[in-house]
Order: sequence, then structure tokens, then C-alpha cells
Amino acid sequence: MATRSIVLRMMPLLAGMFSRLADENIEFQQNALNLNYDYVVIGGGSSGAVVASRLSENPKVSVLLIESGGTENQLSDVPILAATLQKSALDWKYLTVPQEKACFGLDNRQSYWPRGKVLGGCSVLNYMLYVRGCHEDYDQWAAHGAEGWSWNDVFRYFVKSEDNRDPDIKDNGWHGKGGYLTVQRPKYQTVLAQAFVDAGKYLGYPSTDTNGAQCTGFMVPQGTIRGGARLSTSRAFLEPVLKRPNLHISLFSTATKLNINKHTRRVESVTFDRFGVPTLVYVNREVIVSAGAVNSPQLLMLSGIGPREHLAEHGIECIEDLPVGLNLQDHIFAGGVNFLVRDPVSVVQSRVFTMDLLRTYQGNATGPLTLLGGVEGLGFIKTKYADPKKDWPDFEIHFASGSPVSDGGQTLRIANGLQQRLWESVYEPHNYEDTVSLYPVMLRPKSVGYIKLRSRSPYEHPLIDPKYLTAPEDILSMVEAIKICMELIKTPPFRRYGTTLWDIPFPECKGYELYSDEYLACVARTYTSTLYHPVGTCKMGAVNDPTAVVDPRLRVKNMRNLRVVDASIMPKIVSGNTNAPAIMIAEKAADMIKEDNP
Ligand SMILES: Cc1cc2nc3c(=O)[nH]c(=O)nc-3n(C[C@H](O)[C@H](O)[C@H](O)COP(=O)(O)OP(=O)(O)OC[C@H]3O[C@@H](n4cnc5c(N)ncnc54)[C@H](O)[C@@H]3O)c2cc1C
Repeated sequence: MATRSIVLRMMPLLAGMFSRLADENIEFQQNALNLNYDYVVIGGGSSGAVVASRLSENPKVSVLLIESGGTENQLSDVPILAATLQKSALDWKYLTVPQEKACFGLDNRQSYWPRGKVLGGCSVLNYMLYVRGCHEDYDQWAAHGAEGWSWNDVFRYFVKSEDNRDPDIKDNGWHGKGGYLTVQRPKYQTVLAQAFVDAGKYLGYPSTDTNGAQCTGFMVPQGTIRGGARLSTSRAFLEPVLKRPNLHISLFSTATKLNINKHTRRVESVTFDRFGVPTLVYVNREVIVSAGAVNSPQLLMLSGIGPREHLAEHGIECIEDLPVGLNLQDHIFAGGVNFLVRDPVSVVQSRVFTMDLLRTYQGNATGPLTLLGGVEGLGFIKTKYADPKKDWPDFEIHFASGSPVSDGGQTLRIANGLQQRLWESVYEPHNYEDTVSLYPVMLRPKSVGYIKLRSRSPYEHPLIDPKYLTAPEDILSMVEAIKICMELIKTPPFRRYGTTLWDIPFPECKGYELYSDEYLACVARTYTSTLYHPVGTCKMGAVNDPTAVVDPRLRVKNMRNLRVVDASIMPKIVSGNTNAPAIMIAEKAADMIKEDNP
């Protein structure tokens, strides 16, 4: 407790020191709004910020961006502090319903879902990892009705955003230069980053740019950072265009209803609360809902677009009966895959938050504070359940050069909602010791959940049930992935630093033979962690696909001027982190909107 308060007391100092890297005085907020706009974009997150930026390139159209939150702060700039932003004012603070087959070791068996409530959305809270997913993901989307979304179609939109700055990657033919979104590795690595990549080689995985020709392999990740600081989509795409007179941004503004004319099928206006005051704007051309995978379906349902029977439960008139909120997919990992390290080479709090390193960060934008939330390696692997003939890994290992004990349980443990009993018995005895984690992330889970309304209040959090680990295949593949992580830690590149298996078993799993398949399955079901990638709740598909909410041009079916543009449109979750895909979706959508509104 004492240490926590010391760190908390250090925050203002940190904030002061990092002022070089942030400018809170930038005026995003538009004071007076017009009565109507050509385009109203709802939600200024990873996708919405990009859409608003691109649409307002045409000076002849007017664009209003409505965002529930305010602007990011100086702490959110510091890459290693990513997890500390959870449960802060920048977070929507969602919780899933208690899980039946997972999260046994989390408070009330609920998974905590942070989502960015701030201009830039989750790109302000995220771990900044730049990952595109595999070519196969997008080819599958297209094959199942999302015409125009194959890898060959989407590739140029990844490139369009990008300003890749790492010499060994930027010229390999797979990346863009000069775009708004700077992509680069932190200048600093611990020795463990290379150990991870070398361990992958030991098991036959190439060291490669997994965002390029081949998806399977290991790499030290690139991130959406610039000058050692986080680069949110707000900073990247909006800050440079703020002076455009045709772009208005309304902060602290929550859209509560799309007002739809049932006969014309047009959204005529949008109701929103601006600093708590009910407000209305009229729409000349289109409304673009970019409120993310939780809030986009919520807003559509509140406005009468959703499953008829479910809307009726809340007394909402159904204007269009569509499967909004279904098809919820998320990436999870087994949080208990941590290892002990003999040598002082990992990222522990006492070695990171020193005055010398703070000065290094301030002066040279390097040092451990630039690490991407502490993630130093990504390994895209195939378990025995993956198709050996395809370059389509079924797990992504996140290698962290630390674990929940690295800061004495101050951030990750709290963010994950780890139960006190589990914390005290398994982790606390190793507080502040050198450790690493190899978190196996299930890339294409079979378990699918849903989001529903709890009430017709826009302010009540929706009911979120991801149904983690309910499909039997999921736990089987997770066990195989954990075994691969254990193999990696035993390879010479890691062993030279004295890595060993964690020496305290999970008490809940003591009935099983240590490290047996049953034991590992129990660990995965006990410490089940989200990777914060919910998608799919406004599914894109062919017009005649009854499971689709939007068509391949992202138009809500049977509506004239309404699109959804964010991670919720993914028909299937991509095999990688979802920020770069959300930005790509927005880039492509902006082009489609321009084409459809000549
Ligand atoms: C903790 C965390 C770590 C992550 N790490 C990574 C990572 O390292 N790499 C990666 O690729 N991905 C990562 N992700 C996931 C990635 O950031 C998201 O998938 C992506 O940002 C989603 O973009 P979006 O536009 O769909 O939604 P969001 O970015 O969530 O944007 C939605 C926006 O809409 C606003 N909004 C919602 N409702 C309303 C309303 N009614 N009215 C007005 N505004 C509204 C929200 O405040 C928000 O700003 C992470 C996510 C989190 C939370």
C-alpha cells in the first residue's frame, strides 16, 4: 500500500516531466455547433477519428464528430503506463456477466473490459501493438460475402495510413511511408526481447515481419508511437487537421438516439447530450456510427435497429429487425502463464522508475518507459489444431518481460480483477522479483457471445456475455498453446537467464497432476484474461445474409444513410490485434462514403 501511494504521488512528477511529449492545450472542442451537418460521425475512437479526418478533406462538406469523452492526458502518452489507464476517467469500465466456463479466479467471475472514453477511443488505452492480422483472415471475409474485403483489397488501406520508420522493415515492400500513423519499435529493448525471438527460432519459427509476406513467425513488435510516446488516432489523424473550418468536434457529448424516419428509412437527426445538455443536430447526408463494438450495437438498438423480440422486451419500437449485438467475438489468453527469472534482466518497478531513467525518457525518448505496455515480443504459432498447410496461426504469444508481480500487483492484478486469494497464494510470494510471461492468445475462438440492452437508458451499461471457453475446442487448443509457451521458456536463449517454471501451483487446480493437460486447462479457466479485442456485433456480410447487420459498403441494411464503421463490423475476428484493422476499416469506409456521395 505504501509503495502504491509513492507511485501515485510520483504521477504528477511524471506528468510534469513528460510535458515535452504532450500538449493538453490543443483546442479540440468546437464551442458553437451548426444546426445541421453533411456527415455526423458518432465516436472519435480508432475508427471514428480516421473517418472524420478523411471526410473533412473535402472542404465542401461539413463534418461533426461527436465524442463521449474528452482529450487524452500526459500519462496516457507514456507507453509503459498503458495498463494504469484502466479504471480511470478515460475508461468506460465495462464488466461482462459472470462467466460459466472461465474467469474462475477473477472477482465474481467477471471479465473487466476497459474501453476508451476519450477522443482516440481505445487507441488511448491500448498497448500500441501494430498488428494487421493474416492475409487469410481477409480472404475468408470476402469468401463469406464481404465482397471487396480480401487481403488484396484491404492491403492498400493499411499502407495508406502508415508512416513506418524502422529501417529493417519500412522498405520491405509491405509498408507505407508518409501517412499520418507513425509505426516503429521503441528504441529500447531488454535482452529478453531477442531471447524470445531466438527461442522461437529454436522451435522452428522464423524471425520475420509478421505484418508482411508471412503471418507465422516471431518478431519484436512495432507500435503506434512517435518520439517515444503513444500516438493515438486523435493525435495522428485529428490533431494535424484541427484548423479545418468544416470539421467540428463536440467533446463530452454522448449520442443517445438516431432519429429515424420510418418511411424514408433515413436518419434525419441525432440526439446527444453535450455536457449533459440534450442537443440535436440534423443530417444532410450520412450518419456514421463508430462507437465501438460495445456502444455501436447499443446505440443502434436504442434507436430501433436490432432483434425485434429483444427490443420489444424494452418497449423499443423495432424499425429494422437485424441481428445487432450477436456474433460477439474476443481474444482471450491464459493469464497464468508466468515464469521466474534468475538474472536481473526483466522489467521490475524499482529498476524502471528511477530518476535516471525518467531523465533518459524525458531527454532522449528511450529507456524502459517506452516499452509497449511491457510487451516485447509477438510470436504467431500453430498448435496441432491449426491447418499445417496454411499460413494462418491459431495463437499469438504476447511476450511480456514482466508479470503481475513486477509492480507488486499495482496495475495488472487490479486491471484483471484477480481474486485476492489467488493473488496471495500464487503471486504475492514473488512480489517484485524478476519474471516473464508468455501469454497465449487464442486467435480464432469458437466461443461466440452477445451484447444486449439492460434497459432503454443510454447510460446503463449493456449486458455483455462473451461466453468465454464455452466451445470445447477452445480449451483444447489453449492447452496446446500453453505447452508451446512452456517449451519456449526451456530453450537455451531463455535458459541463459535462468528462466524456470512458476513454483507455486494454482490452488484451485491442485486436484490435477501438475502441468498435466487437465491442470493447464484449469489454469486457463481460472485466470482467463481478455486481450481487449471485442468485435463482430454489427457484422458485415452479403445483403442476403440473415446474420449480417451491414452490407460490404458498411451500410446498415434497409437504411438509406446510416453506416457502421468500427471494429464491430468484422464478420470474424482477425488473427491479430485489432487497432490497425479498425483504422484500415475506417480508411476504406471513408473512400466508399466519398464514392457514394460524389
Ligand atoms: C486496454 C486495451 C489494450 C489494447 N491493446 C491493443 C494493442 O496493443 N494493439 C491493438 O491492435 N489493439 C489493441 N486494443 C484493441 C484496439 O485498441 C481496439 O480494437 C480499437 O481501438 C477499437 O476501435 P473502435 O474504433 O472500434 O472503437 P473505440 O476505439 O473504442 O472507439 C469508440 C469511441 O466511441 C466513443 N463513444 C461510444 N459511445 C458513444 C456515444 N454514444 N456517443 C459518442 N461517443 C461514443 C467512445 O468514447 C470511443 O471514443 C486494445 C484495447 C484496449 C482497451
